[in-house]
Amino acid sequence: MISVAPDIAKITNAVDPKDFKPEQVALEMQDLSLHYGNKQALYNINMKIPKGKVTAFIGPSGCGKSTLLRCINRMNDLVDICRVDGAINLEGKNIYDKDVDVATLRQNVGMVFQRPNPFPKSIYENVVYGLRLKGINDKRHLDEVVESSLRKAALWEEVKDRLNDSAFGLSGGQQQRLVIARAIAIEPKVLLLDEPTSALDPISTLTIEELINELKEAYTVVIVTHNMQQAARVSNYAAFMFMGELIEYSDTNKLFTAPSIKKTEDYITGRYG
Ligand SMILES: Nc1ncnc2c1ncn2[C@@H]1O[C@H](COP(=O)(O)OP(=O)(O)OP(=O)(O)O)[C@@H](O)[C@H]1O
Repeated sequence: MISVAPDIAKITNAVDPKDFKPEQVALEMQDLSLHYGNKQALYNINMKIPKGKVTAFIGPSGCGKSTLLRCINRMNDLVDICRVDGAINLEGKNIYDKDVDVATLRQNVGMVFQRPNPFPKSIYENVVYGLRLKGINDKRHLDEVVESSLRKAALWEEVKDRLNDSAFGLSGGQQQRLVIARAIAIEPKVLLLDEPTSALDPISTLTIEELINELKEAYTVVIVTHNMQQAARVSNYAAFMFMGELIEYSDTNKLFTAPSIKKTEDYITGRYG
């Protein structure tokens, strides 16, 4: 349980999300609603996600965290019964506009899932997968990308002598870092992490959390997590969702130590969820 005792509240200078300047915003959701068939899963979400920070979506099971995350790279397009209303602006362009190429969008908005999903290929080929899809095959360039991506994913030292071995020979935590390396190899603007450590042991979880902290230097990171301690450790901003609505969104320290809304306080003090 996360205490909300005022004596642990740290002084914060973080900007309130409603005061973000346009140049601080990576993406903005405007009146975003989503239905699965007749069932509404998201209700009029309005929020600005800051550039170069980690933003966490938290809330009880079924509140719509993953659905909202999947809207950001249009993964929900794969669900036939899904209908999205409203807009998500990425650098001023609504990603739901008819002329948006979804493959290009997903290059700009990478995603990492709960279970590591390396491809049945070598470590090297996993990292360069997205580049090869783009027709990039220059060996020297690929070698450079492999090294820099694996370094950024804090995996290089562990795998540099076995790049041609199967990715399946890596541990779960290493596989998840490899998947992150694969995602960042194509230099996305935004990285979506859907409960990236829930299948990992505590040590691997810690390594990934440290990595998330470093990734935000170069990327905008949005993470869904069930684990409030994790949200408190890794995120700069946190959004509490409940039954498809965005209840409260503020800098993480404020959300966990001085929430403005009773429902948020009830959740973070473990009264439900
Ligand atoms: N493909 C789908 N088809 C129909 N309903 C769906 C689908 N995916 C999610 N839902 C419903 O939408 C609602 C939100 O689900 P979502 O997975 O986004 O919640 P969540 O907060 O991420 O939950 P959890 O923490 O358990 O993963 C739930 O009622 C869920 O049953």
